[in-house]
Amino acid sequence: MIKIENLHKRFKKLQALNNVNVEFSKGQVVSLIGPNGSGKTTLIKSILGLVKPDNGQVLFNGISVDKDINYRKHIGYMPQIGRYPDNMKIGQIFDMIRNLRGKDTKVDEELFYRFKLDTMLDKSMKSLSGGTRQKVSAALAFLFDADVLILDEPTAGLDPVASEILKEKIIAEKAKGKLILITSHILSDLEELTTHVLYLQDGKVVFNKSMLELYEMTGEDKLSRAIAAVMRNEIKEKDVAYLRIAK
Ligand SMILES: Nc1ncnc2c1ncn2[C@@H]1O[C@H](COP(=O)(O)OP(=O)(O)OP(=O)(O)O)[C@@H](O)[C@H]1O
Repeated sequence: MIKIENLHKRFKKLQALNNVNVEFSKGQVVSLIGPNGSGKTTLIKSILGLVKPDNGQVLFNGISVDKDINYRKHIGYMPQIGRYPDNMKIGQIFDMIRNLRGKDTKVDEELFYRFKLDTMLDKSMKSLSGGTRQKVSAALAFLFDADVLILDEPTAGLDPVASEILKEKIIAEKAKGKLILITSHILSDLEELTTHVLYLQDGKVVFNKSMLELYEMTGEDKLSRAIAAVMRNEIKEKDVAYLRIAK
C-alpha cells in the first residue's frame, strides 16, 4: 500500500532521514518509535507530501506521491500539534472541512460525538485546552473513513477516558483492515494496538519487525521489554535509556 524507497532528507547539516526503505500493507498497525529527533515526523510528513525528500520516493498503491496528489484523500492525518485558525469555532472548522470534501462524502462522526464536540460547537479554537484541541484533530483524522490513518502522538495530552476512546476507535478501524501508522513515546499505549514496530535512530531504520517476530526473538511478552531486548544487542546505551523512560 505504501512503499518507501531510498528516502533521504537533510535539513542543512542534519540528516533527518538516511536511506529509509520500508513497506506498509493493509491491516497493519505500525508503531514508529525512536528517540526525540530520530525522524519519525519527517517520515510521516514525507508520506503526506508535506516534506520533500532530497532523494528516494514514496509510492502509494504503486504511484509516486509527487506525481498525483489525489492519494491524500485516502489518508486521515492527526498531526502532533494541530494548527487551526484561532478565531474559528469548532463547528465552523468541521463545516469547512466537510464542505471542502463535498457535502455528499460519507462521514464517520463517532469520535466527534464520543468526545462530545457537538456540545462545544461555539467554542473558538484559541480558547481550547490542549486536550480538546487533540480531540478535534482526532475527530477530523477519522472523519472521512480513510483507508490509511497516520497518527502522530495521538494520545499526548488526552485524559485517560479520551485516550481509551481513541484506542478503542483505532482497534475498530484496524479490524476493518485499514493501514494505521502511529508514533508515540508511550509504549504501553501502543502495546494492544501494534502489529509491527519500526524503530528509527538518527534517521535510519534500526529494525522493522512484526510483534510476533519481536516476541519470538526475545522471549518477552511486553512491547517495551521486547524492544529493549533487541536494542541491547544493536544499539548504544543511550537508546536503552530512552526505552526505560518511554515505558
Ligand atoms: N523543518 C525543519 N527544519 C529544520 N530541521 C528540522 C525540520 N523538521 C525536522 N527537523 C529536524 O529533523 C530531525 C528529525 O525531526 P523529527 O521531527 O522527524 O523527529 P521525531 O522523531 O518526530 O522527534 P519527536 O520524538 O521529538 O517528535 C530533528 O533533529 C529536527 O530538529
